[in-house]
Amino acid sequence: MAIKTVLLGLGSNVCQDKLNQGILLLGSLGSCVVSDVISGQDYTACSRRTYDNVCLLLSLTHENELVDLLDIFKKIEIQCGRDSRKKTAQYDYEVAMDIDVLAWQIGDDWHADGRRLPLKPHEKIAAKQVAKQLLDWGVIY
Ligand SMILES: Nc1ncnc2c1ncn2[C@@H]1O[C@H](COP(=O)(O)OP(=O)(O)OP(=O)(O)O)[C@@H](O)[C@H]1O
Ligand SMILES: Nc1nc2c(c(=O)[nH]1)N=C(CO)CN2
Repeated sequence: MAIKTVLLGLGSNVCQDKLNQGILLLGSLGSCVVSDVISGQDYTACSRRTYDNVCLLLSLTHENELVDLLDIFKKIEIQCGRDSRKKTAQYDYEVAMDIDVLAWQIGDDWHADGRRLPLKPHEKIAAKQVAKQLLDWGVIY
């Protein structure tokens, strides 16, 4: 089923430039609303890195299937410098760009990925800024 709007969680533990690059590339797919940047330590405590996170509500110019969107987002992660070989202790778990699809809209209905719920505290703060309605409706929590 074709998706017209997505709520995304973006994160980088390299630098804010990577985050901005990701936002620009995603913005070229449609029109978007971006939350404030929330910076914090790695909540898994695996790395000593600081993460910069945002939520982005993206209305797509062209509707797409979820599998195709996941593929597009994976390519953008790589364009931003993500290298899966660097998500190891040797590189202190470097992730240049991580794009998570938190919720998506098909027709008038919103859907969320149960595996990503409840939202992490930083995701909730950012999602509230761009998608308060989805939290109020209980689509995401
Ligand atoms: N809702 C979703 N959001 C993002 N990726 C998803 C989603 N559902 C399935 N996937 C797939 O899951 C994989 C996530 O890979 P990735 O390397 O980003 O995982 P991770 O960084 O280890 O996990 P996470 O981002 O949850 O911390 C990708 O292949 C992507 O296509
Ligand atoms: N603060 C913060 N910590 C994390 C994050 C993240 O996005 N923000 N993502 C992780 C793996 O995806 C692991 N830890």
